[in-house]
Amino acid sequence: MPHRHKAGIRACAIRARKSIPATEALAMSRAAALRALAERELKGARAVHLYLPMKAAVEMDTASLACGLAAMDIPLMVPVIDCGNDYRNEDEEGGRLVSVVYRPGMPLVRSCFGSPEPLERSLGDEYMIDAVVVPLVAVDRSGYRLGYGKGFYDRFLARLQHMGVRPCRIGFGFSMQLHDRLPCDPWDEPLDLFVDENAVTRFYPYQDKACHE
Ligand SMILES: Nc1nc2c(c(=O)[nH]1)N(C=O)[C@@H](CNc1ccc(C(=O)N[C@@H](CCC(=O)O)C(=O)O)cc1)CN2
Ligand SMILES: Nc1ncnc2c1ncn2[C@@H]1O[C@H](COP(=O)(O)OP(=O)(O)OP(=O)(O)O)[C@@H](O)[C@H]1O
Repeated sequence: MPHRHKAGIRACAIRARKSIPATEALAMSRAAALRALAERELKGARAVHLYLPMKAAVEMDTASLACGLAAMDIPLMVPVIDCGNDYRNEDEEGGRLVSVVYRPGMPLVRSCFGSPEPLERSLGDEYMIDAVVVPLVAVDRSGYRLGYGKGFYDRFLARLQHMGVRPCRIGFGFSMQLHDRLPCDPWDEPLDLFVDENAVTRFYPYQDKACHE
């Protein structure tokens, strides 16, 4: 069971994010993309896995970031959640997050969770992923994040690690999403960087993942 305070903090953070007007959110997304594109972990990546935003949820938009990376000829992949049996795994009952090839402008469809996904699903080579741009509801000063509570990214990052793939994990969001401390659980996978409209924050996670109460 996730930490008892996560659900309440998640609900507040989702509500707060939705109060950002769309035009401001777009300007902040562009500013954050410029910051991210200057980071060596992205500029030098063989391939980048990044999310496609749910605009209604006012997630930080990755469109400028994706265009900037594509202009540098960096291959892109985006998450697809398999809601059927295609990629099912006994350990991942709710479906598994996999990486499919993405080019800006590709036709998209809505997943069963409401996130956009490419209509054309061609699996990417996950061994090439040097950076993962992770969506988040909230993040803290040690790099621990709150997502939508389904564990897709925690399991995805752990699965990559198990394959021997350890990309730079980059949270992408609004500065208002950065909290001093969030509750965390033993399965939470910490981020290395958080990029927002104002700054790039580098994290040095706790050695002891016993986490905070
Ligand atoms: N843009 C984006 N893509 C993503 C994720 C994400 O968080 N953001 N995911 C991360 O795992 C995966 C999809 N999983 C998801 C799991 C739950 C919900 C969810 O609970 N959505 C809310 C609606 C959003 C809102 O209004 O805030 C809902 O259905 O109530 C969304 C996506 C992969 N792709
Ligand atoms: N490596 C893992 N193996 C099995 N289950 C996992 C793993 N990582 C996370 N989970 C499960 O996923 C759920 C994650 O809940 P939590 O509240 O921590 O989500 P979150 O960090 O907001 O999710 P997400 O990673 O989707 O953004 C928990 O029920 C947890 O048991």
